[in-house]
Amino acid sequence: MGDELIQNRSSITMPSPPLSSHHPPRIWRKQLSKAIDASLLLEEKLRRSKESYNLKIILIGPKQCGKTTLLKGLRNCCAPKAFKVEADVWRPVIRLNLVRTMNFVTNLVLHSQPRRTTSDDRQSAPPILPSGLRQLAETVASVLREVEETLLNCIAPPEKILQAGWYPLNRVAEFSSGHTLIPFRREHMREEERRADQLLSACVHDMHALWTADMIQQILVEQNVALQNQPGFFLDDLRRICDAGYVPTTSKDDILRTRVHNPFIVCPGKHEIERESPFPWAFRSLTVYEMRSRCTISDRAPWAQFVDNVDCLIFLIPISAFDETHYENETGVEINRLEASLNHWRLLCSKKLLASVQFTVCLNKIDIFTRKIESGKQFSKYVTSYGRQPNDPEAIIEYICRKVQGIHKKSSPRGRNLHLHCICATDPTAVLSVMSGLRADITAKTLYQGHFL
Ligand SMILES: Nc1nc2c(ncn2[C@@H]2O[C@H](COP(=O)(O)OP(=O)(O)OP(=O)(O)O)[C@@H](O)[C@H]2O)c(=O)[nH]1
Repeated sequence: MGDELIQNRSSITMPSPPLSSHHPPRIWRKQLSKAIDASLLLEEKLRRSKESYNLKIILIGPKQCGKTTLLKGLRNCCAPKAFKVEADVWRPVIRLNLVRTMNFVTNLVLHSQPRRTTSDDRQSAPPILPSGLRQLAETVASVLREVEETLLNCIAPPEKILQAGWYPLNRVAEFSSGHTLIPFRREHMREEERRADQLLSACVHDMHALWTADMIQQILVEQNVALQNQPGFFLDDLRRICDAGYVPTTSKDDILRTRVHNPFIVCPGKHEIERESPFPWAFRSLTVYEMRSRCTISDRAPWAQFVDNVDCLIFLIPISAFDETHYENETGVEINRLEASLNHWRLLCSKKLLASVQFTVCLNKIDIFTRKIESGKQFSKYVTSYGRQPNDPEAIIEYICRKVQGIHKKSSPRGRNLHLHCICATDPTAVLSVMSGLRADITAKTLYQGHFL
């Protein structure tokens, strides 16, 4: 389309001026005016057709809702070769996630205070850790502390590493490698990775024995810790990941499941993705602006200018967080995370600045949500407006979808389409459904603007 327009442009010829410039004939002035109009129109079409090939997306949602994961999925989908090349760089990150979870386990079992069984509470109280298991936990802990330090050095320069707390007792501590998504890497760090390889190979059997011990699982249940639902959980794959020859592949979901906290030094984070292969999406490249919920879209924000040109906004709601609360920055009030997401959704819908932007909502972490409900968690205990409706994943999802659609209809300044997806962002195919919605949007928009891509 762009090349065609350029050719058309060269076919527009300006009429030659009449011989006497004092009295230009009316006919020549008309021709000149027509030629200038045609040229301006083509220039404008050319400019817009170039723009329409660069799809601009805002990716927004609260902490840990899956923004980075979806972004990785988009990169894997649009630029698979580049994504594959960097797979190697994710190895220390994946291993660090695994080691941190294991360190959390050893810390928990060594420092929790199991009660002695009595005749009254024999069923519920965990027994005291046998000395063999304690010794195993201590050995694993001492080796893994060194592995952790080594792997952290592979990922980012020490001054960049931000530790978000040191082993809290109810969740695995997060780490951050600064703003960059791709972990920093220096050649001599390969040495450090080799050292980590050796240490992991030496203690993989002990780690496996500890993780699969019935008593360890019992303690986790007693402490109400569901590690499988926490970010960066790899303990079920520990033999595969600790293997010396382990290379993360894009066919497995390891890279999507990694967790590196993004501290958002710059908000929004801007990511450019060049499409590699000709697949049927009507755009050449993607620009993704990644934002936290607390980066509010205000009409006076310094970056409001690019919102003007944005095609789509993807809002992520971590549906699995229905039983979690957080403190709101502005009010300091403790609020349910699902409710907070819906409040933020209402705010986004009502923004005049975003009135012509197409909206997509992804109810993410559907796998964790389903596990929680199927394990007996009562949704209505946390979202009281759900009342006495069935505690069934499908019924609840339908209820949330209705809420999202209702808010959109009521709060939007004018009518617009809404795409709603229930996804598990760590599933490599999840991104395809989101992309097909984006494709419909962009096609509609370009047709509307007369680009006829
Ligand atoms: N099980 C499961 N885990 C998910 C899903 N989506 C994301 N995660 C995991 O949740 C963790 C957090 O996801 P991120 O993509 O880092 O979330 P984020 O919104 O970028 O988080 P911030 O950096 O806090 O803004 C990662 O370990 C992901 O692998 C999902 O659908 N299911």
